[in-house]
Amino acid sequence: MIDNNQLLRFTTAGSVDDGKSTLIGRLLYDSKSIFEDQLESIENTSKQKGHEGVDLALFTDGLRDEREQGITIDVAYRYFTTPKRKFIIADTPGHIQYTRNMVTGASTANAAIILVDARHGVIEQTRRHAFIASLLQIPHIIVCINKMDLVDFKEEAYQNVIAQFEAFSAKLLVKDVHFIPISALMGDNVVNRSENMDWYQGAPLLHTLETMHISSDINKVDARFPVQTVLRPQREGFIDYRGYAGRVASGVFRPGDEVTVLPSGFTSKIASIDTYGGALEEAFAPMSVSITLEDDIDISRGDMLVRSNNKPEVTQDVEVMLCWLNSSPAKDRAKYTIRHTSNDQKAIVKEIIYKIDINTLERLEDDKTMSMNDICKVKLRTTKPLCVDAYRDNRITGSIILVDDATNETVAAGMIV
Ligand SMILES: Nc1nc2c(ncn2[C@@H]2O[C@H](COP(=O)(O)OP(=O)(O)OP(=O)(O)O)[C@@H](O)[C@H]2O)c(=O)[nH]1
Repeated sequence: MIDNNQLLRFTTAGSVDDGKSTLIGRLLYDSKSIFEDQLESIENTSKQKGHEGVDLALFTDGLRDEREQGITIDVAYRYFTTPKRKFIIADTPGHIQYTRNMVTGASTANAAIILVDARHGVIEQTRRHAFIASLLQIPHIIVCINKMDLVDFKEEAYQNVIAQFEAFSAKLLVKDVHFIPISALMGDNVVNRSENMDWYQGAPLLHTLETMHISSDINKVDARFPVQTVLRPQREGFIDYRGYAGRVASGVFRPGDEVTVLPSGFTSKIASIDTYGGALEEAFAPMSVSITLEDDIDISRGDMLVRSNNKPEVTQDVEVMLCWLNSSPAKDRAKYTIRHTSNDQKAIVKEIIYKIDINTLERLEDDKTMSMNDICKVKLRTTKPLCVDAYRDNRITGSIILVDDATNETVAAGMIV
């Protein structure tokens, strides 16, 4: 099993041309995570394009070309390793669907890197990204003030960004914020310490990522097992087998535990926890297992097994902070498919309680519209009950997405309040 303290997932956010691709390229290049043949081909392309050195953005752009051929994937994942840690970068393009990409890429991230152009300072997108990071409860935020070479490596530009950012983030729930002045293009403070900014006493970006304390985000307390499918193998020796297969969302399950099946409310005891590799004495997130019970109960996909003394809320009315991700605005009282763990139901947006003004964080209570990139608190009503926790307690059982049945597009992602 992967040691979670060794693995750090992070996402990069910034507006177009703030230098995300260059930064990721610089990280991979200076930490020597690039393969020889890859490097050679990038050097050649850079030369053809008339670049003096290597064009670092090509590292990630190559990846994006691959990705853009596939239609459904918005986020490309990049892996790299240093002697201290393994990293997974969720790389998201900075075009107009930035909210969507950040929500998709960041939901499992330990850290978010928010890029700010030193010349422009904190802009609306910076605030939006910080807000989404706080909404998604990403534990660490690293604000990289990039292109310091274009402001003569002056401390003033750096201090201005800190002041602007803190004026805003004081109103958010962000626990840990780092500010690093960098030049992704020249390599200052990315992997190697800058020689142009001796006024900066902090660590370069890579060192910050390597030493950041990340306790695992997995909720070990609330046992939740969304059933994906019922296994009834018709093979010799398995005739009476009836297992509920799925992935543990949180908590721990052991044979002998009393469990309640939701939403029906029937209780039973766990008879066994099975995997391809044999039976287990315990299962925890994110293991995929098959659970058998001592009693015959009618259970199907979308039901949830929980410990009887610790239950989620079973409800058809959920309040969520909803990020609207689609280019067509929310339709009044339209029906969407709501996806919550393995449970797909129908839902309507019953009420838009307020919209957040990203610049001031004010609640706009009179604005009852929801368009792309809007973040609103809404009430949803589902056709059948969901078993929900607050996102604050459980990132898996606390989140939902809405899908438009006509286009099959994900139109919104929500965090249950
Ligand atoms: N002078 C200077 N230019 C930089 C720096 N970082 C990036 N750039 C330039 O800024 C431009 C945009 O950089 P990219 O890395 O492509 O920007 P991006 O944010 O990835 O843009 P997306 O394509 O939206 O992801 C390129 O011309 C880079 O060479 C820097 O530190 N200093």
